[in-house]
Amino acid sequence: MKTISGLFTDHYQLSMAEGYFSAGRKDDRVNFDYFFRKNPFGSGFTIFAGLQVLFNLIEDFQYDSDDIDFLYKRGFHDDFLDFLKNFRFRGSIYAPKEGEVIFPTESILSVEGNIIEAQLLETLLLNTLNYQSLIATKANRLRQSAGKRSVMEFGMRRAQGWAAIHGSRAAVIGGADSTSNVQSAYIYDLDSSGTQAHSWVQSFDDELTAFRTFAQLRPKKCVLLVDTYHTLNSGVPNAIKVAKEMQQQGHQLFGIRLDSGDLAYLSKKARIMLDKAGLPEVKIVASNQLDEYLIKSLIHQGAKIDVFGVGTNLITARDDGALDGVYKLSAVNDRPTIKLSEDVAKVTLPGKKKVIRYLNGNGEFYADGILLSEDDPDDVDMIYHPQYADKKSMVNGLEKENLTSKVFENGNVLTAKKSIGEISEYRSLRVSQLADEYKRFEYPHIYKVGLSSNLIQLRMDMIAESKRSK
Ligand SMILES: Nc1ncnc2c1ncn2[C@@H]1O[C@H](COP(=O)(O)OP(=O)(O)OP(=O)(O)O)[C@@H](O)[C@H]1O
Ligand SMILES: O=P(O)(O)OC[C@H]1O[C@H](OP(=O)(O)OP(=O)(O)O)[C@H](O)[C@@H]1O
Ligand SMILES: O=C(O)c1cccnc1
Repeated sequence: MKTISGLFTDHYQLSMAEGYFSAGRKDDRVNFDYFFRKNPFGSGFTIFAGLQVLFNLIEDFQYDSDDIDFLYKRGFHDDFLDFLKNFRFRGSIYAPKEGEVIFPTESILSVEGNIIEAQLLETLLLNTLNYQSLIATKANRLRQSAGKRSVMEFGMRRAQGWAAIHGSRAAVIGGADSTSNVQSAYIYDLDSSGTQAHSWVQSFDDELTAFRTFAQLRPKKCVLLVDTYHTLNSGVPNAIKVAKEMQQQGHQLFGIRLDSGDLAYLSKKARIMLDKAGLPEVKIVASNQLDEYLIKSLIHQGAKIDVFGVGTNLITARDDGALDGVYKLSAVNDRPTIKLSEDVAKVTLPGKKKVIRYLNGNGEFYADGILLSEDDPDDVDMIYHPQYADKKSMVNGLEKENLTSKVFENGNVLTAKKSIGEISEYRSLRVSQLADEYKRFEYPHIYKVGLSSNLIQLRMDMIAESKRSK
């Protein structure tokens, strides 16, 4: 199913593409880097997500006759439109695996190609990777707070429209166990699950009949919503009655759901009632505007909650509306390029680069190094702070990994397609390789990301050169 076309871009990308075309520059070779400057939510790291979706969307990133007519009416010229008729992105992409732990500043992903294809891809690439990495990072924070307890993603109704389709996928990559979003579950083969709404309970004359009817319909994984009327006086007692009836028919009530009131107090009381009734296996699900801090607090309060349902705060990435990922030109026809800024942190890193991850002997991540692509990692003994070159770290003798590899070439994906379960497992492994200090919510330790001396030198030379030529 085609979901987008080559129109999934900002108008200025097409204007520039036409400009490159009419200037006879369509065969110029360029390199763009994708990176972000700040971890969202005050996190100490970010989870990379969205890559496989990007591959699928690239396949659809073409112009059919309707698209061409539309662009003609917007003032684009015939010769350029003729070129677009046969347009396909055939560049190369270097990237980490989806689910990777990534950090600000590093050139996480690079696009190499002709100037038109690489420019036109920018918006789609940023739109896909920024949002999914943002949501995967948020989900991972929930995962960390919830520990071994489950997290169900409930956000579709509160998402910024269709963002939910990719948001639920990213939530599962980041650590949610399932989603209520059936459309995403269908597209990405996610585990979809759910309980019931208050409307179900209200629609019956009495709560007990509502519960009984639902249990007959869904004897497996049945969760009863117990807070429509009086949680402890009717909801939980009625759920216990139905659980006993289910037992007689050879079934087990999976759980009850609390959706209002004091979730710590109510879950403790409900746990005692269920246990007293001989139903220790019945789980307690809680929802209601939860986030990573509330989950932590509830656990700290001794709440007897087994499953957290999280909607709004996850799918909308509250309190950080966007990952600030950018896409910057770093080479044209093998000539390194730079973007200067008054703000030194915003001066870009010139040239083609690669990212090396250094590990301590025990497999823990130690630091990441951004090297020029021609740097031999074995010759790099020291990496330098991107802004304060006197801050440096010795990396010689450390175990190292290439964080990125070529994943796309000439219209083809080079890596085997991974299931979301596999991506999520990889995320879990990589997060486990990061020391706890980087995972704190409050003032997490800042992970070292450094530059090779050759890269520092190139950047200094280019800054000096630009001052001379002013
Ligand atoms: N023990 C607790 N500690 C901290 N926060 C809690 C606790 N129990 C519930 N909360 C949170 O407090 C907020 C209470 O929400 P709200 O004021 O809307 O009341 P409510 O219980 O949902 O009432 P209703 O849905 O009936 O209007 C929710 O975000 C909920 O998750
Ligand atoms: O609170 P969130 O984290 O966003 O989680 C999703 C919320 O959506 C549902 O409420 P809603 O009032 O929409 O319907 P329902 O309770 O009647 O199902 C559900 O009961 C949760 O409270
Ligand atoms: O299944 C649920 O309980 C559910 C689904 C979506 C939103 N809130 C709750």
